[in-house]
Amino acid sequence: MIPTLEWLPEGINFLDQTKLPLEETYVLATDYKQVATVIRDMITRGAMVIGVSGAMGVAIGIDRSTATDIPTLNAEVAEICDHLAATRPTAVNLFWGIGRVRDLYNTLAAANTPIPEIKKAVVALSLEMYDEDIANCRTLGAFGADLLPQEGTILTHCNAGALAACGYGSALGVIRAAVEKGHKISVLADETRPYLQGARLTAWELMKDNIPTTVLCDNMAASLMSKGRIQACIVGADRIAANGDTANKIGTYGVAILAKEFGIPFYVAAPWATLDLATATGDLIPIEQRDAREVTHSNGRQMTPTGVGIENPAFDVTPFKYITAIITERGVLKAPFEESIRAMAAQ
Ligand SMILES: CSC[C@@H](O)[C@@H](O)C(=O)COP(=O)(O)O
Repeated sequence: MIPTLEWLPEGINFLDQTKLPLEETYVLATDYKQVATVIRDMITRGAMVIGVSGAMGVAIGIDRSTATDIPTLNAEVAEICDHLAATRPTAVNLFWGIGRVRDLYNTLAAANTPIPEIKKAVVALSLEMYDEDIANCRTLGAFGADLLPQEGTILTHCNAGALAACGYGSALGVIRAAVEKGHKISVLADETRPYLQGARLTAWELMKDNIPTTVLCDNMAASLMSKGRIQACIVGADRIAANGDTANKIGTYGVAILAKEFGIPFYVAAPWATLDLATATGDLIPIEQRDAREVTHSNGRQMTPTGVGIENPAFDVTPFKYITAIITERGVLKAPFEESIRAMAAQ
């Protein structure tokens, strides 16, 4: 299990994903503002761990507060939640994580619970969410494993693994579960320009687990698919709209179109918390635009002429028609997605 984050008496310790794969170092966040910086600067990243980090961020904010009465603490909690929510807009898990701890706080505060008890309860909930994430990923992993071939090569894009979660992962959780069940699987990891989550992170964590892994540049998938070298694609998600449209790392959409062209199944694996039933379709999902420097520079070296225009949307939205199935811990969703999502939500 890879410890992406850990609640310690002195603060929350985050594995610094900006330093991987060459250095395994940690960054200690001792207050909620530092947690927000860790999320914004992608020291930790990936929808599921962002969700739990948001929850722990609210919890540490409340835990470290010096407020002695509920009205003062109420005002502080509103500020803490707003500050954490302003870090990254696309992964709905962030708002889910913040919202769960805030809701518990509101209930306890409304009941005039003594502040020390409120502090204990919110910290305990954020720690439970950490354990829940691992359990959910293991459950969805087991569902998804049965969809993967007994033998073959699976393409993944970005990092939807242990590093994007609390230690097991969604898309890579499915691959892990399949390997645990005896499937002979090797992985092709798209490098995932510009941030290189595939080349740096997916390759690092799968190699740690001895799962055979090959990195390819993002523009190589069509060629390999045309040669029959890829048997399935599996990715994670940052937000799934009520109709099944799925936001994930930029480049996912292209992989999905290619998979359809070559008749290769394209799976999305995500915990239920990634479903955003309040967002009807993918075109309503906010897409984070990141700093141009991520594109203009590589390893500190300028790659583009000074002054050239730059695009850097961090995510794209894959329309549901390209998705073979969405794998969650509640079960596997298939088309028609709008109906199957609604039915599963009602269970
Ligand atoms: C929980 S894994 C699913 C996604 O979060 C993952 O594929 C992804 O797009 C991560 O983006 P990132 O910008 O690295 O946070």
